[in-house]
Amino acid sequence: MKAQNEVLYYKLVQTHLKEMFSVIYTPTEGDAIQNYSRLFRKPEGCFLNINHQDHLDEYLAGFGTEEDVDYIVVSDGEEILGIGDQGVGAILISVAKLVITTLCAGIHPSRQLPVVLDCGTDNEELLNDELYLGLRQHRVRGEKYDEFVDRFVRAARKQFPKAYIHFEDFGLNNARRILDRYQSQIPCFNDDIQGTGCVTLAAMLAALQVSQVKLEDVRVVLFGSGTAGTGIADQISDTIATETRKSKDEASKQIWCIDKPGLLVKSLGDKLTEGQKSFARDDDGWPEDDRDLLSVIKKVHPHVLIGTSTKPGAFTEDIVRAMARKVERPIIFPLSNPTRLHEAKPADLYEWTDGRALVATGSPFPPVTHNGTKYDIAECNNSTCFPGIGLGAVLSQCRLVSKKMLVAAVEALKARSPALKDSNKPLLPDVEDVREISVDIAAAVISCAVEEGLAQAEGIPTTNSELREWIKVQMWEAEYRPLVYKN
Ligand SMILES: NC(=O)c1ccc[n+]([C@@H]2O[C@H](COP(=O)([O-])OP(=O)(O)OC[C@H]3O[C@@H](n4cnc5c(N)ncnc54)[C@H](O)[C@@H]3O)[C@@H](O)[C@H]2O)c1
Ligand SMILES: O=C(O)C[C@H](O)C(=O)O
Ligand SMILES: [Mn+2]
Repeated sequence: MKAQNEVLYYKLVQTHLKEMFSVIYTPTEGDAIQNYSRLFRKPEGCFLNINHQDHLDEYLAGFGTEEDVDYIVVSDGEEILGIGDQGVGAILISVAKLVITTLCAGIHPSRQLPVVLDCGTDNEELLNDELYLGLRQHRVRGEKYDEFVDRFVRAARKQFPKAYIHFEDFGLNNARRILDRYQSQIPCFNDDIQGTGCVTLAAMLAALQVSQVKLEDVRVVLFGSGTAGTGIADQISDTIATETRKSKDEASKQIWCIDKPGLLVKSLGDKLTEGQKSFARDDDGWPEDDRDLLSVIKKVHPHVLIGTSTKPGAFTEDIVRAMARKVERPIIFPLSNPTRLHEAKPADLYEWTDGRALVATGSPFPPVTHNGTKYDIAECNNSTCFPGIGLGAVLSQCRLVSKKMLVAAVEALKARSPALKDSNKPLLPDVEDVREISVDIAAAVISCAVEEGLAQAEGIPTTNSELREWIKVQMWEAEYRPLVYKN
């Protein structure tokens, strides 16, 4: 339907958003990506090949001229959701994220560009599949890879000077490096680092308000400290530092990061990634036997436990009960997608905590009934915030996306938490309300961009109500336009 009648497709999905969200996005997109080459019918989006680096301008020129593109999503397919290297199938993550920007934030469907950077794949199954559509070679790494990404960014900016670039599902060793390299040069955003950080922080701040734990006291255990995990840790520690006037170093001490080797400690040295380094703890007091998740929980008594590990069932009954013994309202977010990789199931979390847990999950889950009370489960997925942030960036034509703009987005999202009004309600708003929330987020982001001197668009209104109206009239709606306009 999307290929044949775009307006009808968006109208259908918009009208049945809650029912269809999990079909067009997480978790179903994961299956579509894994089977991309076998389900292939028509190409959609822009495929760029690392062996044809000299032709990027030419290829991109096929997608429009300088006024034509507002929003680019690009992936190299190395770390799709929690299902690893999917090679060129990654085009479908770029497509799905863009569908969400249209549905949830009214980005014009013809003014966006999904891109996959085909650098080969290390997925042996794909390499041995004669139907695989991507480059049949192992991933290119090192200088040639960096040059490819750089040439792509430069070519995209040249061809589409106004486009905002959203990076998605790059591998652990590249995601943060690429963001660090470009965030001070162009308007760009890494969804797994920044989008996940924003939505998780908004959910956590709402949960802290419900449980009446102060930011300066909160203790967070993070299980799975990769791209998303360290992105979350960064946002949390930045916020603690700003709000409580602690140093960033002190704030980081309120977060205990765990990964495959257990609790991250300084003696891991070069084995720590750049993103992990500032969270590694002194080895003193942490003998090797005490670095597993259960031991850390028993020692730290965290208020918050977040999972971005791709390890299904990692939050076992023992672990959750140990946590619930020490805090009144355990805040537990199993965030690994797709659904089958979640660190725990919401029903178990309510069961093991006698209904005291404050839960949010990465993929959608049905409501849970515990002791006669029905709980809707908040979906803590970056889809709640990246569309609004992108809308704000596109409309303000910001030169860069600053930390403050992201903080503004978090505040706007948190303010919409249903749990702030009724603690039995979910920590984050429902997907049904996402368009309104995107307007809130975009307004906050645009106001902040203006304040920071980063907005380049003309005519941005100064009052909030006018700003909201200005945003709304620019959002695309799924409706048939007349072929001929008559006066
Ligand atoms: N809900 C959301 O909005 C959202 C956003 C981004 C990522 N995610 C999910 O988070 C997960 C991780 O994504 P990522 O992009 O950070 O991947 P990543 O590969 O960068 O990070 C995963 C980390 O988990 C660690 N890990 C793996 N097995 C582990 C184990 N048994 N014990 C402890 N640590 C372990 C890895 O070493 C790695 O550091 C994925 O399932 C992804 O779908 C969710
Ligand atoms: O794509 C999603 O559903 C969220 C996130 O970006 C992920 O990688 O899991
Ligand atoms: Mn992602």
